[in-house]
Amino acid sequence: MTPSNKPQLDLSVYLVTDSRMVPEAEFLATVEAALQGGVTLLQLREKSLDTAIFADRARATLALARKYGVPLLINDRLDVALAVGADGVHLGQDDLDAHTARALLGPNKIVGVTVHNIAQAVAAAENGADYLGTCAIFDTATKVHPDGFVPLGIEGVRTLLADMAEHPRLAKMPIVTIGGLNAENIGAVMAETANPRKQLDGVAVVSAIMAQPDAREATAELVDIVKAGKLAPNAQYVANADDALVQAAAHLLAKLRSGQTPLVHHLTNFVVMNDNANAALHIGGSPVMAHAVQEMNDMTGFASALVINVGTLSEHWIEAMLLAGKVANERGIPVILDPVGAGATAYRRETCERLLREVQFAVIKGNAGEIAALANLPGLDVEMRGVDSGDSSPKARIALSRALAQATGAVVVLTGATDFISYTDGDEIKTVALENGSAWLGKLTGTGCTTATLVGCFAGVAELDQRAAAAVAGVLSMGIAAELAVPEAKGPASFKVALFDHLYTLQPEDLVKHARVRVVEVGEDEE
Ligand SMILES: Cc1ncc(COP(=O)(O)OP(=O)(O)O)c(N)n1
Ligand SMILES: Cc1ncsc1CCOP(=O)(O)O
Repeated sequence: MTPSNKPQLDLSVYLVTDSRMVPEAEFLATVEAALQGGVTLLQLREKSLDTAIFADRARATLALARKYGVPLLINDRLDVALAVGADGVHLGQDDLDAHTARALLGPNKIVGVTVHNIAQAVAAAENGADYLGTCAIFDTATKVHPDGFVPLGIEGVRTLLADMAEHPRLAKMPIVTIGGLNAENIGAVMAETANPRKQLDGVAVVSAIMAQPDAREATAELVDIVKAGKLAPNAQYVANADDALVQAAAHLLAKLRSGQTPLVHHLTNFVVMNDNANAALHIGGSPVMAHAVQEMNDMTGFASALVINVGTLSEHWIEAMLLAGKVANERGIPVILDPVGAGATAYRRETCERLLREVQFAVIKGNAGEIAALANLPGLDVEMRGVDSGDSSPKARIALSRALAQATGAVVVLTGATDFISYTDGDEIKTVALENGSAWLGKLTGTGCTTATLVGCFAGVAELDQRAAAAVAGVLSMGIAAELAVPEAKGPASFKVALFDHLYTLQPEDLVKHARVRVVEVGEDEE
């Protein structure tokens, strides 16, 4: 047998049976009605049947499941699953361990595991689980839990999904929740537990089907709600796939992929030089790292974009930065500023002040602290209405990026869990929020600097009026490559390898497909 013989797993509407809810003679008819209504997975759960009767019921249920092409799993009892040739088992934390079940069932059967927390989820994945079921989300009369058991609630499932999205082994692991679910609450459960990167793959129910007068109709209703719920969390972003900025960003990536290889001159810090050079190469640029004042005129003159990063300053470098910036300005070459640690020392502050005074930047990219430090520089005249200093709320960060964009005329990229990009469009300042990325980026040094490099590469092939799109393209490329890398990573080192591989293979359609970009309405309260 090959692994392709494994049944397809669709957790959308997962019926867990309970023969106590229907007269014995109606059990199979109820299950069949549910199958006709569109149940996508079936679990035979019998807590009090003798083994022989259990096995008979499993055989009869399996025949029905086969008729409708839906896999049948057996709750707890690996022996029964093996005896009747069912499609797999669902195991709780007190049952046979998933590793042994997998060893006995082989690779082509399905193993599901109930988990209460992220640690159990990791263990289940390592032991060969195909999907996870959470412990009860809500109280239910169907299952008696041990004293002291507290249902996960919406918050608990939301946290689990958020943690899974960040875990290499779990980012793509299917997951379903169970307990007290019905047509009234599953829409909200699906929507309120989801994050942009991970949502429930479906719901598991007992009484919402088994205890209904018409199991077929009840199932069909659940199927419709789950289908709609599976689309909903990303709907706002799907609409954005048509967004002009995302399309323009994809167009810029297409230019890089078509062999336009912009030379991107970097004056950047020692820590990131090699990584930034590789990132530029992988996305389709041609990196050059040159710092000597004597060659600034020539080097910047050849370049399609200039990246200035103040991470490891020295007197000669500052002189070179100012010279390169001026040469770039004279020749219409876009200049990207990465004001690393801008507020940390007086030296950095003064350098940034000089750079902003003497060079016109196309894009300024920094975290909230760095952008705030620039906004507070004398002479910039940044006007911040309604925002207190030290306020790190999304509202404050939006205001900060907009104010610096207004004061400098640059596209301002303010990075964070959500990245905000503000830019002038004629007279108006516009802001977009980008929600791609991964917390794993924070486990490597210099990923922010690498984003500036990517922006530089895109700016190198962008027209004058496409600089916001270049910034969006750089930030999206980094965020999406990171998301694609997470499932392949075992730790920070393999994450880095996968990240660079994905920067190398990223295609314009990946940007459109995965982009989570939305327009921020002015005055929008992000909290
Ligand atoms: C899909 C699904 N999720 C969770 C459970 C609960 O399993 P478990 O914790 O083993 O409890 P019992 O079902 O054995 O009472 C499940 N059965 N199915
Ligand atoms: C098996 C199980 N595990 C956790 S809750 C539960 C029963 C869910 O039943 P219902 O869908 O009727 O609330």
